[in-house]
Amino acid sequence: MTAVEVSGVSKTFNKGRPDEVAALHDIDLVVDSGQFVSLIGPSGCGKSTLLRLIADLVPPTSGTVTVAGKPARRARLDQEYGIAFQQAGLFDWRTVRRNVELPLELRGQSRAERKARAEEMLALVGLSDFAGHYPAQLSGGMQQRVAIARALAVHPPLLLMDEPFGALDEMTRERLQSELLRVCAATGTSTVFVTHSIPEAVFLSDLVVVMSARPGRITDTVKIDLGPRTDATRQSPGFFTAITKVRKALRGIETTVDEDVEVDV
Ligand SMILES: Nc1ncnc2c1ncn2[C@@H]1O[C@H](COP(=O)(O)OP(=O)(O)OP(=O)(O)O)[C@@H](O)[C@H]1O
Repeated sequence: MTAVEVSGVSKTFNKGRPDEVAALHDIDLVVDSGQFVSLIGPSGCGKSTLLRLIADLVPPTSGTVTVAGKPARRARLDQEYGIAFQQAGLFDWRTVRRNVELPLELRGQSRAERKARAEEMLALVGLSDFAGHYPAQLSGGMQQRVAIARALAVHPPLLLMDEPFGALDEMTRERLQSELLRVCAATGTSTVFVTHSIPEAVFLSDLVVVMSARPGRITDTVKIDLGPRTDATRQSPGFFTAITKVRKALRGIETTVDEDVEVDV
């Protein structure tokens, strides 16, 4: 089954106005069920816009987006996906557990169901002991784990993530990457993940989608075949070969644009 299908999608902001921006041009992307797909490319190439189109937070100018076989709008209304951004976006006045319960409240689930599900999700991200804490009492990495638990609380078939680990230190980031893969495998969730980091994209993904500068186009897709990820994966020759492959794909873009390619390596 296909988790996401983007067909012939272009996006122009402020069309016909002096501040018109052609953000995306003729994007085709298929994410299979259970697949982990990263979007990587220079700053401003439209990665976040593509994610927001899939989430139906902005409409395409042309083309179609389907999620779980449904038009993006229907999928949004049916809560077919969870979403997590760079800022964890937790509500300060709600405890950790009640933050995770929020999407369940919106679904009208009973108090007991919500509590049980929230506790299950917090156990999955290793935060059972912090259910009664408030976000301000947690580290940045812990807050991001709460955001992931919240995004997965309705057991969505799809997780959309926009640089969720961008603000974290390297060690925390690597730990959360492993945790995310474990959680996605345990729940069978498909993921579309925006990042600026080539090693992060390679470690996490089955497929790395390389985009060009504005208007964003998909210029390459790099299949990553590293098997189940462990800490040893990060030291393996295959990991470095894949990193080089993605870097070369991005370099292909560098020669055709005059903007800086802001990609961490
Ligand atoms: N709501 C909006 N209105 C007008 N222009 C927008 C809007 N959202 C994005 N853009 C423009 O679309 C282009 C793509 O932006 P987007 O945020 O998708 O890029 P990105 O690849 O995610 O960038 P970064 O890597 O820097 O986060 C940019 O030129 C941006 O200015």
